[in-house]
Amino acid sequence: MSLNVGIVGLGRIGRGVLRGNFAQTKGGRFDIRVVCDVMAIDHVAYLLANDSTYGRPPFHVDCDGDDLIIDGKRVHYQRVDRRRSSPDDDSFGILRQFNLDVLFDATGTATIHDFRSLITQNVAKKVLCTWNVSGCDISLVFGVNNSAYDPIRHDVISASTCTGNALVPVCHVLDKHIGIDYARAITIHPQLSDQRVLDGYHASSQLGRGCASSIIPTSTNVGKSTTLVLPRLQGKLEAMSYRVPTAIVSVIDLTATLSRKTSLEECVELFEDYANKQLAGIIHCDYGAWGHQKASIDYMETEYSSILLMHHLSVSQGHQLGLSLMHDNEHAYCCRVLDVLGVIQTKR
Ligand SMILES: NC(=O)c1ccc[n+]([C@@H]2O[C@H](COP(=O)([O-])OP(=O)(O)OC[C@H]3O[C@@H](n4cnc5c(N)ncnc54)[C@H](O)[C@@H]3O)[C@@H](O)[C@H]2O)c1
Repeated sequence: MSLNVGIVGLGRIGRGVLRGNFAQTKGGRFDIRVVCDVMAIDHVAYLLANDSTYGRPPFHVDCDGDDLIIDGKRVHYQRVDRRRSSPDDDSFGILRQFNLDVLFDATGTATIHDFRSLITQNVAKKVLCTWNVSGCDISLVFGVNNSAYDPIRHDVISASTCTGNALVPVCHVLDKHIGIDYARAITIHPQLSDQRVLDGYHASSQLGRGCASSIIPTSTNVGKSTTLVLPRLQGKLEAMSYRVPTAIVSVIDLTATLSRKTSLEECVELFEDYANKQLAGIIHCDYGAWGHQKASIDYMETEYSSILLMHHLSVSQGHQLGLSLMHDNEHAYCCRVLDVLGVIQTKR
């Protein structure tokens, strides 16, 4: 039986998951019954039907009354604004009628208290969110620790972050087979909707700088995302980020001091082996095209969590590893969210 799903937050990721659900399987991979945001319904339909990054979706979009019509299927639209109500009131109670197995939250603005209330008020059996909300029951990086999901113990689940999904598989392979003593990750991340278009006030001064004008140094949660899944790396991983004026596809540049001597040949073999077997579909070893390295835009709409740029893989003095990877921070992440929903469905 299909999983009953609701979505709160129809921004880049909420719409991406909605689009992926109907693009992957005719009629929808999961039974998305209700979707919510602060916008009016026609505005949601407009944004779903016209996407500046990925173009038009491979299905027809319309709206009628309180329903979105996606590829002929009616999905109820509920206008909500959690910020205007306390977590203990019953503003999401209207969603009970949809008998939701999972409420997927892609707002980035809710707290663990909001999520626990949704479960105790029987709005949904589980909540899945798109960031490492403090106090969540488990953070899942599909491919690495999805088998740890336990439906008895885990009600509030994080699908980690886009950079977490990209870095964790690589660190998992390296730490398991060679060992990581210390690593520094630099993410080069496209613009996000939390930035200002022109200079202005923002709680984070850097993110208040015009996003199209500069390379902006900022912080990243990728270290937390990684150690939540790989606690052995606690205290061994530093991370920082640059936001760059592109729309999509992120880079992670990793420098690591390994625990034992290795060689470039051993690392290539290790990553190739995982890319072909245990982490097939998650890690991809990329050698460019006809010997030419690709540009970030060439990886748009790829589903792999981590695309390793094999021309940039290096090992020096036996212990020092250099590695670069790219990933579509929206599309690949939305594919992983759908995969995590698949895990929840299987273990119901
Ligand atoms: N964009 C990415 O590359 C990316 C990748 C992985 C994870 N994430 C995470 O996903 C979340 C959303 O990111 P995004 O890029 O989609 O942001 P976004 O700003 O495009 O979308 C957020 C949506 O949530 C809605 N929203 C916000 N607060 C709300 C509330 N209180 N009630 C109802 N609706 C509300 C907004 O109207 C908006 O449509 C963040 O936690 C982000 O860290 C983003």
